Amino acid sequence: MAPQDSSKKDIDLEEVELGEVGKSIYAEVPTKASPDDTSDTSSSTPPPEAPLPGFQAIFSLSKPEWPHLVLAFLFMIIAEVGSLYSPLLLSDCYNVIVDPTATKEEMLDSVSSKMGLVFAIHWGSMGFGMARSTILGVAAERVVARLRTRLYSHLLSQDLAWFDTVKTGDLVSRLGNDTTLIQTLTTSSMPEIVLSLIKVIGCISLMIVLSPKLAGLTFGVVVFLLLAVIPFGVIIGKLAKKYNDALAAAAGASTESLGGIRTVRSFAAEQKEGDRYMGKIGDPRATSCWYPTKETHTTYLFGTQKAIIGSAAFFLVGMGVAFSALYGSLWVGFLDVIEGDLSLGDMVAFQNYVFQIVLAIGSTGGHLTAALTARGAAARVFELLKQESEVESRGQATLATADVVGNVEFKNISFNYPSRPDVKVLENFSLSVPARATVALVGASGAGKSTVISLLERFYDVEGEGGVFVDGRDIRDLEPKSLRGNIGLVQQEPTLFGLTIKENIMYGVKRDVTDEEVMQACEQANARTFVEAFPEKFDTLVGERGVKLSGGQKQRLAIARALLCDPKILLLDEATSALDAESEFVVQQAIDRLMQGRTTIIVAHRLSTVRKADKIVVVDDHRICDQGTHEELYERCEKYRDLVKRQMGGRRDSE
Ligand SMILES: Nc1ncnc2c1ncn2[C@@H]1O[C@H](COP(=O)(O)OP(=O)(O)OP(=O)(O)O)[C@@H](O)[C@H]1O
Repeated sequence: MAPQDSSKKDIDLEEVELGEVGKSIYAEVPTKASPDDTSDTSSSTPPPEAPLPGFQAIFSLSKPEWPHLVLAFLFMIIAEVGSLYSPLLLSDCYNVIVDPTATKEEMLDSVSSKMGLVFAIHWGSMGFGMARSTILGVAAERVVARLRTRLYSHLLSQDLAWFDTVKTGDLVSRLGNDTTLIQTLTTSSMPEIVLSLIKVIGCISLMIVLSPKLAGLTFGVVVFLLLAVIPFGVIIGKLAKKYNDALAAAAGASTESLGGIRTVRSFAAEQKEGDRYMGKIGDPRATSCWYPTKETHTTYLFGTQKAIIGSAAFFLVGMGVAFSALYGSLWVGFLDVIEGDLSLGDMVAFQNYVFQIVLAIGSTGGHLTAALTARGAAARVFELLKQESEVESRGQATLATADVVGNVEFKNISFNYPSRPDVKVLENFSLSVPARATVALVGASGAGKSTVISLLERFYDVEGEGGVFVDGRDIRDLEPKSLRGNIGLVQQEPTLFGLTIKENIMYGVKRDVTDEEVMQACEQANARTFVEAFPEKFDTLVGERGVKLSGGQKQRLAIARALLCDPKILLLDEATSALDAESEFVVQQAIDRLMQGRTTIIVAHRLSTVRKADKIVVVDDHRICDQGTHEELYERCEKYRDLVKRQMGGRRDSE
């Protein structure tokens, strides 16, 4: 089963109304490009706006935490009942003090007992409030950890064609920033908004009991305020999405340049990269300007400024109206007390409730902005979760290792990369590789040799009539993981991870392996001597992408890894010029051992490799232009002769 399916088990995306959001990423794929076009296609075409998902989609993520949420809600209600009850006790205190019939002892007794209760309620409410925040915090942490893990495994299961069109930094930003914003929503923004709502409803109910006339007046103002919140909220939500998109684009630029820091340094391009980053986030020197100018007119700054101005206006207007309601009701309240329609204590309690409403609405503005920002972030996260893979989910049949013989056949293949649909890479390409034979692919740079390897790995699927077959089975019918489990790939620049040497060698090996086997694989890959020369031997950390090792050392570890996997089919993308003569010799020895008894397809750059192949295939102009042995081709194929002379040293095999 495809990995994507398993992730679907955990999240019921059907419940999540996302509309067409998933399509927007593919919408970035340009339709025309020349083979030499190396422009930054992923960022040049702005994606169409994804519709924002409902809050319901975000809360569907929190479903497993419902016991915690119920408990937190209960604590919230208990704390709230306490803070609503206290003004009534204060009201009693005022009323007894101004009661002309009450004795001094009665006043003291009443005030002491009521105030004692007020203190107890206050601290009790604080305790419950704290418990609520803690429970929600832990629940939100778990929700977000789940979301991140799901998002990450969903990303890992996407097609390579999709990765060709997106930026790593953008994805990293979504994994980090956007999920954190969603966490803020569940931990603080939403609970605070719910709390404010409960408070407003509770206060208004008690105010109606105390003075219906005054309550009607205040209620009118509150409704007006709430209506004003809605359009503000919509605008702020849209701005927040734009802001986060820009932030992700900036993350894309920075990840790229930090990942390629050696290249940046060697070209002394620090300033250029700094400017590129600034182009995405806007010039910080312009941030002091409060209004949008030409310089600040980038999505990031402009979006931020608008959001800041919007929030400030919302806060000021909201608080202005709210305090007018407070003073207005105070005024009318005094008149009612003078007329004898309202007791002083009730008026004080009433004012307390108005004050609580004002504070609640005031703080709601900030929380609403945060909630809408989170909704923008959620739109981006759900957009990714909705993204479907085609290659990775197509093909169910298993290729049992014990049954694999190793015959490979490419039949009448025409292929272009999805990210460049108009550029033909292979056309009517047919090639047969018998089991345990070695075939070398040679041809000019960009001829399509590595593409042949990618197709056999099902990194991309061939569409149409032609196909790739392993032991007569169309690989599109095979489950990708099961197919790849039988294929070993050693790339031109093997990727090592920031793990130990041993962990890197065992990477991708599905069975249990003993230390002895690891050492043996290293021995055969000519890697044991250099590994054992390190003080920590097999436990040596190789650094990010194997930065602490030389090119030849990395190659040999990759060969040891392939030896341990013991695949029936081997794909080699031969290193071009990265290795010196000494390294080349030891690597070549290791490769020769690795190739023994396996079907091997090599993208060959060296004459020595080519000569050992059972068949040499010359790829030119999207197709096979000739095939045969070295002698045959040298004799009859001009393209091959040129290749041998120009790319492989210009000498004949015998020389
Ligand atoms: N992921 C990709 N997306 C779009 N186009 C691609 C992609 N990978 C390769 N191409 C294009 O496909 C063509 C064939 O590339 P390929 O890497 O197969 O050539 P090659 O013969 O292996 O070249 P080299 O010997 O230089 O490695 C080139 O024009 C290249 O620009």
